[in-house]
Amino acid sequence: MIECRNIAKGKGKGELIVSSEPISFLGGVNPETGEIIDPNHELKGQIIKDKVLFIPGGKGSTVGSYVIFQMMKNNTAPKAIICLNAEPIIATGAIMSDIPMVDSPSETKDLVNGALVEVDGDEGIITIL
Ligand SMILES: C/C(=C\C(=O)O)CCOP(=O)(O)O
Repeated sequence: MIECRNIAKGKGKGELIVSSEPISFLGGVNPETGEIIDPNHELKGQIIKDKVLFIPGGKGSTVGSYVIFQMMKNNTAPKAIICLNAEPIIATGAIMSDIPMVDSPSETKDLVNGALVEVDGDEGIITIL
């Protein structure tokens, strides 16, 4: 069990997709498919739909919050989001899209690509399944 700060309520479970780089949702993610399209991003070509996304945080335009909302409407959003340090763009997007989100995990060594995890945004807990 990894303790975190809770940012957006709800529980979400899925396979982790991990990036050491922040993501700009506006221009960096295709909300129609959930694919990372930023040509300079380490996850370029990967799909974040139904994954648990673990990133340092967001970057870029505040419109990114609405891209996350559009992904929820399109059913292409991640099941949950974990950030090292939440910032307002992704936090707002997650809260208004009902995507569970936490930040400041107490440890990160087990948060590796492909791990199956559950994020509890109510209690601020990540469980490795
Ligand atoms: C609301 C904005 C643009 C739009 O309506 O498309 C401005 C967003 O400003 P950022 O500096 O990109 O956050």
